[in-house]
Amino acid sequence: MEQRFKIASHVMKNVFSCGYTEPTAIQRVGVPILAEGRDIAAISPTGTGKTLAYLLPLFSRLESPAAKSKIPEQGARGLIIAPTRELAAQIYNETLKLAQGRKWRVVLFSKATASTLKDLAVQSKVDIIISTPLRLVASIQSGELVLNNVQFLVLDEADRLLDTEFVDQIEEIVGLCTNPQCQKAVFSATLPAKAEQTVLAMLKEPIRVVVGLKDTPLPNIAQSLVYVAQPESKLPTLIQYLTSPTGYTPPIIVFTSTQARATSLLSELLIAGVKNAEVLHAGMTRHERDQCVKRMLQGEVWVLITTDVLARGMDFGGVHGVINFDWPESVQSYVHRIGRTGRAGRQGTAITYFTDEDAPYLKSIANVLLQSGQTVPEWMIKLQKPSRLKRKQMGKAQHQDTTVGHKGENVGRALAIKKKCVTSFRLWSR
Ligand SMILES: Nc1ncnc2c1ncn2[C@@H]1O[C@H](COP(=O)(O)OP(=O)(O)OP(=O)(O)O)[C@@H](O)[C@H]1O
Repeated sequence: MEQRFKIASHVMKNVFSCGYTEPTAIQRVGVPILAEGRDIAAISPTGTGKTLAYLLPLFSRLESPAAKSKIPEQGARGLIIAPTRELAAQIYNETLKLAQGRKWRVVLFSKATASTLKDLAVQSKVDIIISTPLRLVASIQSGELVLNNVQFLVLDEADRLLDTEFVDQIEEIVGLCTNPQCQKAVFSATLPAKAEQTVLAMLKEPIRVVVGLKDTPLPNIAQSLVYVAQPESKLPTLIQYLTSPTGYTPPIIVFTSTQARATSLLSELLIAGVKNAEVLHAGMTRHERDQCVKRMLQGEVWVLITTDVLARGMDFGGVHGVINFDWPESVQSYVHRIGRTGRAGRQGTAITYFTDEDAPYLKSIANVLLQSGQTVPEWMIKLQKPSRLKRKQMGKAQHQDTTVGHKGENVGRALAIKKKCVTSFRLWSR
């Protein structure tokens, strides 16, 4: 590997220190393609090691830290874009693990680091920048950041980056990477046909790689669809699951459709006596989000309630199960949500609640189960495929802000705990 793909020995040493002895399928195929200098569009299931598949060739391409170069560079040489802060931070940590032992300068782009990098001399000593699109474009537009020296550009979770929310920023970023030698790599576990067309148009003579079946979870995730009839029945079903004497194996992640529903669900679970439950969504402060991810990584959180903000890329290691409390917005969202479990060859379970309102979209997800080798009841297979219009409406059912079926306040973690204390007191004093 070291000689064939020109990966520095200290980087390989760091790879072995991580405990990786054999490359995964996407690493086996992706690393040689990128090491040959080719652009790549790679699709490989969740949890199969795509991060390392682009990080190794990135280090190989940069050869040695910019600080060692005699010719001053004009801006950072490596750039990785990810859709969420949490994912960018996780990629940053993985990059730091490989960088150990040499003076690589790796920057997680934020308000603070953006300010330090205003100075081109400082910017030019940076090897790799990892950022979300919005943060990066803000600095580019204010003339504080240049991308014309980027030699290796990665778009992680490419199809999400091409959603309407980000596509303009991504086109701007790609357009500003004007170095003719700039190599581009796009990775995702899902890439719908339209996004794939857009992606391929951004790359130069790309090689397209698909590991396994497109948009299909790995068979080591045991998937099930659970009928709960009415939206109000979801909460008792979940509480029963989390408090049953047979128990569940923590940690698990519970996905809801909105921030308000996530906080409301936390409140209800705390009241029901579910231990070590927490919430994470984009409406929380950066500090709160960082602290929650930290506690999750340390194994202190048993039930993490969240929204699609954590559906992509997050690697919490031993997550045993995922519960889709609310129906996902698309097949891709389903695949990424359940992909938070069953990572790196481990086993996992994924349970998806569905109500009568979700029934029209059942067939789309039932097909995913079938494709990944799961057993699906005969009647689900016979259901009609939803129309394109219907598929667009998937997961957009008008949910109440709360998870108990009536309108209530939007509670944060602190308020949820307070509410729990008051309720426990009331029960105690009865
Ligand atoms: N060669 C390897 N051997 C063993 N474990 C590995 C190897 N490469 C990566 N891993 C581990 O596999 C897990 C998943 O890796 P990674 O997060 O890169 O997956 P991914 O394919 O990017 O997933 P997603 O699509 O969800 O973003 C991580 O915990 C990582 O440490």
